Amino acid sequence: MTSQTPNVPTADQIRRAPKVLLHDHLDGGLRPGTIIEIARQTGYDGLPETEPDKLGIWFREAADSGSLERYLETFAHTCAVMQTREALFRVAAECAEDLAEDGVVYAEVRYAPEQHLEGGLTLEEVVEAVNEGFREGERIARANGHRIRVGALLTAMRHAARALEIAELANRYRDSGVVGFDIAGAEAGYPPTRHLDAFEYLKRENNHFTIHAGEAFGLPSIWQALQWCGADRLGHGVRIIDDIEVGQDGTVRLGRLAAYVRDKRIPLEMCPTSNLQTGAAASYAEHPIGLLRTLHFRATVNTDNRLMSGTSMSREFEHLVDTFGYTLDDMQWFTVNAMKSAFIPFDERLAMINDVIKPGYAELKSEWLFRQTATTSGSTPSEG
Ligand SMILES: O=c1[nH]cnc2c1ncn2[C@H]1C[C@H](O)[C@@H](CO)O1
Ligand SMILES: [Zn+2]
Repeated sequence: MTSQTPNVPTADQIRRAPKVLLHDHLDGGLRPGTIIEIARQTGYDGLPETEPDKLGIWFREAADSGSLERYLETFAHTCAVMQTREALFRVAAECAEDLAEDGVVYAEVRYAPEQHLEGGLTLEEVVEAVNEGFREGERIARANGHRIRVGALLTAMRHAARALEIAELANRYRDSGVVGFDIAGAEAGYPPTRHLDAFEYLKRENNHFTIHAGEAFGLPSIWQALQWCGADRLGHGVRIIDDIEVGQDGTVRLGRLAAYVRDKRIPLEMCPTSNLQTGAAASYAEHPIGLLRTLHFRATVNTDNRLMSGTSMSREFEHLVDTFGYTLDDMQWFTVNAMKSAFIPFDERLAMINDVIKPGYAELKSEWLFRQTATTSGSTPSEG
């Protein structure tokens, strides 16, 4: 008898499993080597390290501060090298390639166009350079045997005052590579209701948006994002746990807001490693995703910032498999949840689930049946 539980994925299976990513920042996922090369080409001399391995470590350590505000300071360096058409194109293409290499089949990648204007580009030029980069990355991935589709989410920074303008931009490009809108940046002191005009505009246009909420600030932020602003999804949303009581005997009581989030199937874009770095969760074992999965919230697994967190979709799942003993069925559940919650049309989501995700997991789940047992050459079969 083999002893391994067939359904517990190996690291290699996790990487090969089809994955769906809804929350990934373009300016949080650059290759360290690319940052160094573009800095050299463009004359940016503010980098803290000039050797790729050391720079990667610097980002991870600097982001490991326990505070969202300090975590966000590290983006000054990535944004500094994303100010030309060529740089944006390259970073976007490499993003799509890296995700595809990691087994991601569908991704929504976000960035704030207003942070890429220092080299004289217009908002439209920024969006077009990134879109073209994603298309190039998809093409390269295909040539390397990987299929991926990438959509852009345009982010407005919550401390700034350009949300309506960015929402209009997202609406203008909705049939050209942009699938929705987001707001990000420091949460405490910048409630989403500051940008109500942008959200109301998008609702009038029947467009989609997500809001970073319930990461560094608690339930009021989630409540505002849903009930005042009308968010389709929550970026992080981990603090919804504050509205869930688990009794000593294991009985669970959901408060009104948590019940609403679960009943309405509001997608939670959870990013475990990022949450450990910003102090939103103490450890993987204590991360709310464990309980939320058990309670059947619409939880999804995401990277947030692959560079700052030294992570990938596969690594996030590896941590969850190690911590909670998740199986391929759990991975499929998170992946289908994510695909159901994407901002592309319903028929395309359904086709991705039925024609790509489910067959991919079925294939992986059957592998144990065909595992080769070691044969010793020269041995004779025992008679019996
Ligand atoms: O986890 C996050 N919370 C809030 N803001 C974030 C997070 N990760 C990245 N950002 C910010 C920094 C980036 O410059 C901006 C756009 O991608 O979004
Ligand atoms: Zn984020």
